[in-house]
Amino acid sequence: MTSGRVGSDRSEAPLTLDEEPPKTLGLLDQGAFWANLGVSLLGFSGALFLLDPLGGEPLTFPAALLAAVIGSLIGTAMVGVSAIPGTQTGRPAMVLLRGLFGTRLSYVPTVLNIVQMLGWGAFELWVIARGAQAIFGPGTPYALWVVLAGVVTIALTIRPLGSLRLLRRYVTAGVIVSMVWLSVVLFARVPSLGEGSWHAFAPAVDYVIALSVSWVPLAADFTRHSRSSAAAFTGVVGGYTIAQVACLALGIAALAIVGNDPDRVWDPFVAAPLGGLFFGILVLREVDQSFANVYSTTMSIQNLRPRLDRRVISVAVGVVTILIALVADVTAYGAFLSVIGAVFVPMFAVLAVDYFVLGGASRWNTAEDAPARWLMLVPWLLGFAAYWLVTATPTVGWWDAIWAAARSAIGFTSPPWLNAALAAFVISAAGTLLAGPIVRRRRMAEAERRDPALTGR
Ligand SMILES: O=c1cc[nH]c(=O)[nH]1
Repeated sequence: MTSGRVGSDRSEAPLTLDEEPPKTLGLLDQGAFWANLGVSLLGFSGALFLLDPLGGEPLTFPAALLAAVIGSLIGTAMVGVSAIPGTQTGRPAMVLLRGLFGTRLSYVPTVLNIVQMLGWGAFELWVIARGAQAIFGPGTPYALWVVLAGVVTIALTIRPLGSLRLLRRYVTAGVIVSMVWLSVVLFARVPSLGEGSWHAFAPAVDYVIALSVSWVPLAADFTRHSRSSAAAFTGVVGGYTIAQVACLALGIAALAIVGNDPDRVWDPFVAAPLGGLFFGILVLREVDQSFANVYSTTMSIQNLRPRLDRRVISVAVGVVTILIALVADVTAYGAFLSVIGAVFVPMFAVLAVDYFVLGGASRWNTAEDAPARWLMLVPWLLGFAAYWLVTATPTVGWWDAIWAAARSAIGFTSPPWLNAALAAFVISAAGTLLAGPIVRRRRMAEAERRDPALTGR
């Protein structure tokens, strides 16, 4: 692996890409971080899509729970696999793409990732502000909560590894106690969880996969500091799965209490005994998500500007994120965020196959002069197309019309159980495997060009 970096003995994340990242995060650090990401205020209302993904055909509670477990395991396995190269190379997610595509080509997904992470960050500040207003009432202005949450987010990004340790030591225990308390109180109030069927089981699994894979593009930014690949993978899959299943189950209980009205899903939390306190802990905890998004935007920008101090970038990104949350309609951004997986899921499938199967682990060049690898665009684009052929999520008219025409041109009807992200992942992975012989031939030719003595062997 070529990277051309200098060593560093810092215990915090390095300020520039030139320094080696410290490998200080163990299983508990990763597990606690990913568990915190798995509990989300958005997940409580999102539980409705798990419970009734087709609208009008709700699952039984055991069916929904099993769908949550299976979907989380599949989705987080993808996140975990995409995270391991980060641990092994010490490179952030977008810098890894230099190894896959070459440095110049990696700038395209990097810019897209910056746009989506800014969107996610603003979305999270919006959710935190709304959650705070649910507790303290509308008297305290939305803007004040956004700015407060944004300032805390920026502070966390200045010492990211310290923030992860803080999460593990203090926040995780508070989140566990809050979740247990709120579960006990809410499940005791639930009118009935017995009705429903298993009919919409597959689409429910799909929804949970989609929830999990949105973390694929940032996983390596954090697992690059892992002590081992096993700690990274197990922390991602174990921590996130347990927390997401608990979060979705609690969301189902809260929804049952308010007649499945997602706009009132937080009411039972706040109304519970000590609800303000425990729901407040969950709202405060949500800054781990805005932190992850702002920090990942920073790491992506460093792929473009490797020697720019990450603290300066984080402050600038944090301020922009606050401004977006203040002036933009972040809920409209939500539609874009729900489909950006079309870009990143197939890309990380190509990355995983090239890295683990085709020998990328030993030969990837992630330095600033890494040459372009145009061939790798082909399986990525195939997966991208597969995503749009399969997805039923409406976007903008002209774009949806293109894919409707493509579907009818090839006579394809997407079965309702098929998940777009999963289809994109599988097609891109298979396409990369098929490209394997060409990759190997090119590698041999390159080796022979460098050392003609190999030709005679
Ligand atoms: O805040 C979030 C939520 C899901 N996925 C992200 O990347 N960020």
